[in-house]
Amino acid sequence: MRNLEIFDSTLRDGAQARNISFTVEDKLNIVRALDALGVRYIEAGNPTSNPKDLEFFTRAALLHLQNAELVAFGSTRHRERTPQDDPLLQRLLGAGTGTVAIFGKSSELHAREVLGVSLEENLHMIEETVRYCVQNGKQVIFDGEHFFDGYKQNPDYAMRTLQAAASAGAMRLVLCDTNGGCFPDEIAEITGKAVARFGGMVGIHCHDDTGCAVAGSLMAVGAGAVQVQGTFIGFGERCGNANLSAVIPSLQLKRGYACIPEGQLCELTATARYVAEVANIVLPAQLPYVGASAFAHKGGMHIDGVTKLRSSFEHVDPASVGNERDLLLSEMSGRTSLLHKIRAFAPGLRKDSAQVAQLMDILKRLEFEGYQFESASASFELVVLRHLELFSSPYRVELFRIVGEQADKQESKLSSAIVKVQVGERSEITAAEGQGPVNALDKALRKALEVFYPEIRDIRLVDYKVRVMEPQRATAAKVRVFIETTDGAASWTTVGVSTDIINASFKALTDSMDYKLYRSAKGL
Ligand SMILES: CC(=O)SCCNC(=O)CCNC(=O)[C@H](O)C(C)(C)COP(=O)(O)OP(=O)(O)OC[C@H]1O[C@@H](n2cnc3c(N)ncnc32)[C@H](O)[C@@H]1OP(=O)(O)O
Ligand SMILES: CC(=O)C(=O)O
Repeated sequence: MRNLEIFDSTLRDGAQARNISFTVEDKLNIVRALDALGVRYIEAGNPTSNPKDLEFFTRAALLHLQNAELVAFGSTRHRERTPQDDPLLQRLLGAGTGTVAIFGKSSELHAREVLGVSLEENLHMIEETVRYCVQNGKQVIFDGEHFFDGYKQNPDYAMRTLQAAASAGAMRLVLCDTNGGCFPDEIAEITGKAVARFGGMVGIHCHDDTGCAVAGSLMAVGAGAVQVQGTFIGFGERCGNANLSAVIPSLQLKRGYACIPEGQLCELTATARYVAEVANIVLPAQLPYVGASAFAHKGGMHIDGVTKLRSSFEHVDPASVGNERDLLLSEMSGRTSLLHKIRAFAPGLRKDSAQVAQLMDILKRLEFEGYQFESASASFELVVLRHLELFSSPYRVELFRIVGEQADKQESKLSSAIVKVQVGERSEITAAEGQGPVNALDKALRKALEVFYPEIRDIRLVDYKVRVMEPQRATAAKVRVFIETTDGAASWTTVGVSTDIINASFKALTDSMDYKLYRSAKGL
């Protein structure tokens, strides 16, 4: 396997993404996670930018990293200063990392129009800054900002900017597609030119403005780049950076590059989920390799195929990246999907049995009515168990009634609910108040059921979601309610559908109680 350097900039370029703001503690946690995964370089911030990043580097110096090296990021010296009297550069060196990333302009246009310097002065800025850092004991990674656009305008000048950094002692020359507008074939061709001139010093840094950042990075590696820069789950300035959680497995599993230690690849998904959690974002389900849907199969024919032969619908083994297969049940399912889902609690059924065909019909009808069982597996299980007569609700709700909200009383906002439950010959009528009608109904139902089933006391609602379907029908639209419940040991989700939100909630609530009773009858 050939070695390839992975350079993660989640904490620097990633922090330039909209709605991302890391605390020092967040940064330390992400550094620990990326180090454990085996990333080579972690560009952890810009100490010239803000006191938080400065504090981070002070605290990060105490970390005992096993695999990664921290990198501080900053620019070439200001045009009117020498490196020695440039306060930003002094702060960069003061961050105490062994390696610094220096970005400088590789584009004639940018040198002239953005920096406002002559082309020669820009080369001096690059060379003097890199040399100064090297003389101060730093290993320097030079980021040629706008290299590809600059190369397209003036190839000779773009190459001279790299030469200036190389002559001054930079150890890597990173070609940046800063605006993210280059296509992968252009990246491959231009990277090849830089590699022909500078050999194994070349790295790649792609942005995703055309949705090609990962593709561009892979092409650059094919053309000889030895370092790939990106962010771990792809967020970064504007549309983001090359997503390393896709780059790493692609190169490691399909091209034979050692990006992280081999035994660590199975930690990829857990690391991506952890980074998302610390960054306070929802990990997009459709992210390649690590997303919740990366190996989720929905089409009935796909499910049939993948359960016969993994490679028929999976390009790699989900376990190789620490993810897992998920088979989704819907109106697009076939009998194979259904059998797979129910085999744990309804074994013994075969693909050709009549009950399976009946269940398929029930499932498709319910989905047509608006039910969705993909994320409400407890309700789905109850549908199956009831149809197979393996479970029936031991109680009956004779009536429930919500007593109006007190719209004018801001302080209480209370609703009341009355519920009458019948168990065998006995019935129980209870009332309860709550913060809104669903809360009141939940409390009243529980109070009634607890008289007969004390285990109901163990459960509590942890999430309640409403989705309005057919919104064009305004108040006549159907609503789908999801309720997540826990008893401390397990949690489950149920669903209810109706044109009336109270009714939909009631169905989801009673399913939630039924599922608890089913679990306790089974000793779970
Ligand atoms: C492609 C990239 O992602 S590069 C990194 C981008 N990231 C960031 O900008 C986040 C961190 N930045 C910051 O915190 C601030 O911009 C600071 C503290 C670095 C500088 O702040 P200020 O001094 O107020 O300058 P401001 O941000 O308004 O403008 C940038 C200055 O840097 C200069 N500059 C931009 N690129 C470079 C470069 N490669 N080398 C030297 N100077 C540069 C500009 O010419 C401008 O200087 P001027 O005001 O004398 O014309
Ligand atoms: C350095 C950098 O982040 C860029 O050019 O995009």
